[in-house]
Amino acid sequence: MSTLLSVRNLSMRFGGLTAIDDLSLEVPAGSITGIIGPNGAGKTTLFNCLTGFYKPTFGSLVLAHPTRGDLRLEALPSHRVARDAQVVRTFQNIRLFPKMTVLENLIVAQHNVLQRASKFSVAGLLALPGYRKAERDAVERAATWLERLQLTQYADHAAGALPYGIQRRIEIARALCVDPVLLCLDEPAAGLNPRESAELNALLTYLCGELGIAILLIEHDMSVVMNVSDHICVINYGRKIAEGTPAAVQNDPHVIKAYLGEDEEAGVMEESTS
Ligand SMILES: Nc1ncnc2c1ncn2[C@@H]1O[C@H](COP(=O)(O)OP(=O)(O)OP(=O)(O)O)[C@@H](O)[C@H]1O
Repeated sequence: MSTLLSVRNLSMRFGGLTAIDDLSLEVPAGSITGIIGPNGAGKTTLFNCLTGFYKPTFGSLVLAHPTRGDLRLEALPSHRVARDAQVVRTFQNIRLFPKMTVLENLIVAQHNVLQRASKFSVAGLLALPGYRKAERDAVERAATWLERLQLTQYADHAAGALPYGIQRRIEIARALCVDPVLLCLDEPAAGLNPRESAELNALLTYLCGELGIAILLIEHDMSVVMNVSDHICVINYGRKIAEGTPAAVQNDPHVIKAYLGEDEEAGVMEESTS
């Protein structure tokens, strides 16, 4: 499988603290790559570097974009990471606009396209034909993703009033409206009950398996990450300590030590995956 993203010798320092320490990893196209590690390991910092929220202290992030060639993500401002590189993310804490409807949340996500259609002029205010077409397309795209993610019934509901599991799904639908080449999900299972986690597994498998969208997944819920990931990279103190298939990493002594400390028996992580 070809490489979609190459993280090369990435470091991110905050004053005296090294959150990411010479990290290199590859994300294959058309697959789900899990990123796991104990609290404070540097997982979200990796996403922040990838999506332009942080400028790395050192290193590069190269995306092999299917039509635009190699893009250096660390050199792009965050709005261009989403718009040009089509690398989009969700956040650990849900960041929907709670008072807007679900449909409106998905339309707002397409503001880049709508802004371009307005030609940054009064074309939008005057509702000129080009802008009206872009608006119709945005609504259609939103409706398509709502249907695919079985959210159509919630389209006119205020997003903030919906159950947590539905809100997480809406966040993913919103990210999908940008047609991601790489979808970065930061703890999408946080706060979900076991049934909702199982539904999330099915959704991620569908997005990657059926639609071919590459996914980078930060997740503490082992029942999700071990079941859906093709490949897992484990980091601790900003360094990669193991990588491989789910079966390989959950039996890796470095991983068990990082999660459980020196004296614990191997195999405990397996229990949480059943
Ligand atoms: N903007 C920042 N300024 C200072 N320190 C930061 C900043 N962002 C992250 N850190 C520090 O970098 C380290 C890694 O944090 P990060 O949030 O990436 O960990 P994580 O693996 O995502 O943890 P968790 O699983 O708890 O979400 C932590 O020590 C954190 O306090």
